[in-house]
Amino acid sequence: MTTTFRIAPSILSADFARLGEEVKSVIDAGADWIHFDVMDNHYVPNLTFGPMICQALKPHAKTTAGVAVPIDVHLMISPVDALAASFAEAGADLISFHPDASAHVHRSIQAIKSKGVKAGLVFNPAEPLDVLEWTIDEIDLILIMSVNPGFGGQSFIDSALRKIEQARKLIEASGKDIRLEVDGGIKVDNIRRVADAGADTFVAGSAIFGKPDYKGVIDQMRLALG
Ligand SMILES: O=C(CO)[C@H](O)[C@H](O)COP(=O)(O)O
Repeated sequence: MTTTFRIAPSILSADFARLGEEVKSVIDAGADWIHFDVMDNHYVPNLTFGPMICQALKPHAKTTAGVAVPIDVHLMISPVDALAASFAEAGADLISFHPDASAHVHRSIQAIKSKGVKAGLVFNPAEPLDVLEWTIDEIDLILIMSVNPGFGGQSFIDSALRKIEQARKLIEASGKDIRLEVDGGIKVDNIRRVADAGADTFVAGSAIFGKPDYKGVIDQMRLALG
């Protein structure tokens, strides 16, 4: 496997009063993707932001050279389909959702892809990967949660490592180009273990936005990844 690692800072831990500047700063610091956590106070016990904020941030999601940086939307909402369509129209490049939040998982994937947006499925810490048996040929990304969704700043749940290994085997068996993303409690001192288990894309919120020097943290993460 040749791996191009991606680091996706979660703006859940950014300063919400200065979101545009925060997106710009973290891109200048070397972010590959911007991770956008959408919570509805129904699927998860917290409330964040919707498609209008995504649309407002879209012009900020580019490098100083003008290269667009993908907006990676993680929907922690139920139902899925109406807001997924709105996020696609608001400029999302990838949209992932939780299978247990959608009445018709295959239909939700198709609806996202029909908008020209990449689609992903998200798995909570206590959920098996079974649904991938029926969907892996349709998706572009698998997101393994290494915390229970809803809040930043939680500790990495070690059992996620075994699930990452399982997901990597399924991806290899599929022969498809599918990103394997991990979200929750990712830090400089554990990112290598997560990569060794098979992940190639790393969401980090508090580890980056909790420090004054975003570039310092992202550089250390890349160094750890080798
Ligand atoms: O999806 C999330 C929570 O539901 C966050 O993206 C995730 O927890 C990242 O935050 P941190 O790196 O601080 O753990």
